[in-house]
Amino acid sequence: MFSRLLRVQAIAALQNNGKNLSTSAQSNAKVAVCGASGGIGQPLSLLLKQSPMVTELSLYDIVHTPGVAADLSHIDSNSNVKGFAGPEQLRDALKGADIVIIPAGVPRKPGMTRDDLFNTNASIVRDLAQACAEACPKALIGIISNPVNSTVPIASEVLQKAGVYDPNRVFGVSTLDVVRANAFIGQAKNIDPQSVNVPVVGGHSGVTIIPLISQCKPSVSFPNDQLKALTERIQEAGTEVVKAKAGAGSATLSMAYAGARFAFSLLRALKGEQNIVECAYVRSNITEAKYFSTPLLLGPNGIQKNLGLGSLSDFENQLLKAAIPELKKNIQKGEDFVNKSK
Ligand SMILES: NC(=O)C1=CN([C@@H]2O[C@H](COP(=O)(O)OP(=O)(O)OC[C@H]3O[C@@H](n4cnc5c(N)ncnc54)[C@H](O)[C@@H]3O)[C@@H](O)[C@H]2O)C=CC1
Ligand SMILES: O=C([O-])CC(=O)C(=O)O
Repeated sequence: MFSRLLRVQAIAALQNNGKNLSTSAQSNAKVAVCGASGGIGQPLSLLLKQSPMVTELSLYDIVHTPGVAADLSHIDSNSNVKGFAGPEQLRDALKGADIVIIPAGVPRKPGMTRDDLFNTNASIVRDLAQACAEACPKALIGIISNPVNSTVPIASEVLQKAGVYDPNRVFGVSTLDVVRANAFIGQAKNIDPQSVNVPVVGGHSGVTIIPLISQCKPSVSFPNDQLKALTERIQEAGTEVVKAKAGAGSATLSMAYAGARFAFSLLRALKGEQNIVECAYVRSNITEAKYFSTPLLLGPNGIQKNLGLGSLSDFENQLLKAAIPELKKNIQKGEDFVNKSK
């Protein structure tokens, strides 16, 4: 009884991002997960299955989705779960989806960069984006597959070529960077991480990850050496997990949590809830990089307003300067992949 209460409270906290949950739930919302059998896909699907905001949960992967769907379908929450396996079932999986979350593709092993995943994951994301263009062109699409700095431009180019691209509807999911920054600052200052909110801007790899600690709420300050160490820890947090997992993959559980938080924010915005803000990596004219993560005000059609960078400290301006060339290179690589291959 007690553990059920704790579970319900934990789910409510996740759905709320620590804020009040609106009771005016949208009556129908279909969410599709592509890569649903994987290390991220399974716990992410579990969190989505528990949400009353999801009425239809469509699980797509090239393997194992019948089993994952059968398992999740025994949970007594009010959503239908269906599994779809293999490319011939992909369009059925996506048809009518309001939101598509994509954690498909290979993860890193120690010694690899996210860019080393490009050769395998680029074509996976390209093909999934093509299917979205055909089956659910109006869906809000959240891309988790790495390298996010390049996979978002890939998906965007594919949608553009298909004539259905809406830059307000395509997101690189960088929520894990925010979640980590909140966790590390909460730990460092001995405050509840749920009450911390740090915008993390830029991209999603190494130096392109720019935590704006000067804008942290509540306001926090650190001596310069600690600020540098904390920033670098946030930038290299994915590698910290890759090393600790020692060949067994990269972050899955924290990513599932972050992916669910992002999907719930999209769902809440879809049903008209106001003031929903998340950082995500999107088409942008805030900096010289064509895609860039900043805090976004979300609405029923995706990005309602890009809230921009705000004012940066000198230290953060230096981080920004270091990030832009790397981001531009990653973006160009993604665009070339779509435009130079037939
Ligand atoms: N954006 C972020 O913050 C993060 C991104 N990631 C990335 O997420 C991706 C997935 O990571 P994991 O779940 O740990 O990997 P995983 O290997 O455990 O799962 C990937 C799943 O994708 C499936 N898959 C492969 N090709 C597919 C296709 N064409 N269509 C549909 N599904 C397909 C596989 O069958 C597998 O079930 C990786 O690229 C990883 O780097 C991981 C952590 C954080
Ligand atoms: O580090 C990785 O390869 C996975 C990832 O993107 C993260 O954990 O931030």
